[in-house]
Amino acid sequence: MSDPIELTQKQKTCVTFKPEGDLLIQGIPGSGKSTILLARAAYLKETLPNTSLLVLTYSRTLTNYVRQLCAKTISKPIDAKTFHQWGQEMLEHTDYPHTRLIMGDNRKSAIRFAKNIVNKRYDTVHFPKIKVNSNSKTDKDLVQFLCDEIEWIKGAGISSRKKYLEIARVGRGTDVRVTKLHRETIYDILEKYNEILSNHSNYQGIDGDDLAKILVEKANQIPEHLKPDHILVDEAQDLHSLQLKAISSIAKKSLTIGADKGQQIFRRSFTWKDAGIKVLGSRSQLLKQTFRSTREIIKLANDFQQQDKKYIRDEDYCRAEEPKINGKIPELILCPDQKKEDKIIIEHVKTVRSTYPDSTIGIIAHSNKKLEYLKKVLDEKGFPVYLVKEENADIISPGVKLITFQSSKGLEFDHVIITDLKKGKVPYKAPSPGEDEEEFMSRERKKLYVAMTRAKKTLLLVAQEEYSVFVDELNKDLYCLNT
Ligand SMILES: Nc1ncnc2c1ncn2[C@@H]1O[C@H](COP(=O)(O)OP(=O)(O)OP(=O)(O)O)[C@@H](O)[C@H]1O
Repeated sequence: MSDPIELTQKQKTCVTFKPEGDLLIQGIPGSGKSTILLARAAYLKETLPNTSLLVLTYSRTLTNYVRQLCAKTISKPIDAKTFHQWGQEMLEHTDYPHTRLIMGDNRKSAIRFAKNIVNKRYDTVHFPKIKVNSNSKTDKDLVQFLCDEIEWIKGAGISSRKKYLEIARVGRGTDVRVTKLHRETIYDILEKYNEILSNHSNYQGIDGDDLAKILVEKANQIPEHLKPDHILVDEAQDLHSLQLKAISSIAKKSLTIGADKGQQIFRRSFTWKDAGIKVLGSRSQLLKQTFRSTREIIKLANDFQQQDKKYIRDEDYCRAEEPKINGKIPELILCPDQKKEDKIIIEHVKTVRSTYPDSTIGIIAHSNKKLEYLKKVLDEKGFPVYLVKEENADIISPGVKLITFQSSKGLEFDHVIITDLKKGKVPYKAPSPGEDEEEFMSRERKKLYVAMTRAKKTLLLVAQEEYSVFVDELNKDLYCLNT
């Protein structure tokens, strides 16, 4: 186990806060939210010996990371799971007939199937007109739109046709015009899709978005001894409001939530109140001091965050205080092509590994495909590298770790290399049909902000022609440019 950290007074207050009801800990990147959650879990285990507790996160990578941090920093084993894994386990103890989760491509094909049935069999069908992205077929775009719309409907807890016909579609874009007649058809498809989930042999199961709703409805059937006394949720901004409600309805005594809306990179829009989280007065704590990154890294990240006008208008917006620890100014390298980018990455990894052999190097890229490519390039040079997405990948030991922007959230590395600052990669090509443009760009900026704030000591940004529009948004006075 590593030496314990000397927590600040404010952090200690969060750790020892009375374990009854809700506690919301919001804080900028590196302010110690995960550290506090684990210290609180250890504190509760120690002071309340017969208590049961559980740490929940949204992603498998983060759950894996939390488990490794537990083993490194605290003496008591703590149970950590993803929301979906835990929700499925809970559901098995209710009378709900299916627990197989239908997600990703399976879900998309079930929705396409529902759309085709409605289109063939219903007398009146009105599909909204979708602006077609280049290189993509209209049907593919329509299905993507329907998938997003159904996720939005379920995430917002809309459970009747009447409510859907009347509600303002907040957070959905205006590029797809959705009239009342379109909404009737979309709701027909939603009903057909739900029917398919309940009785079609290929798709029988539970939609990931319904899991939370059903957990809330069936919470009283879950045996008391299986309900944790205390639940602690890390990176809670990644969850839907209904998922938080479900967690809240199952935790017997307390719910502790760590979150930062500045790192909200999935499509979520809710207030804590919407999610049923009651946090007035001292039940809501805000941490503005970062312990992870150097002053130079935070200055660049803070300045870049200012470009996200949508987020800085948000009531939860919080600007990081500049840390006292100084370090190297971040570096930006412009590359004409992939070959040059490979060379830069290889040289940088070589230098860092020989100067700081015991450090972690995180290489962040847009897609898993790109990570596989980088792994091959670095493997050929004889550098041992690890893909963080792999089950049980060692995230915290020294070495070179490859990770996507999305999965890097919650993690940290001594040295970070950000790649894919290229048009069509970061930001991604275009919003999905029906997605709000400003919200899309806000999320894409947050992705880069999250990646930058993973770095503890040094940050290297690698841009490739045609450069990402974000390159121009980085303040030239706050990085050093190389070609
Ligand atoms: N009081 C402290 N003194 C020194 N180091 C600290 C303190 N609190 C946290 N740290 C360190 O700061 C780093 C960031 O902490 P942590 O990962 O808990 O932050 P976080 O708020 O969860 O970050 P993020 O939201 O970016 O994932 C860790 O290396 C942690 O050990």
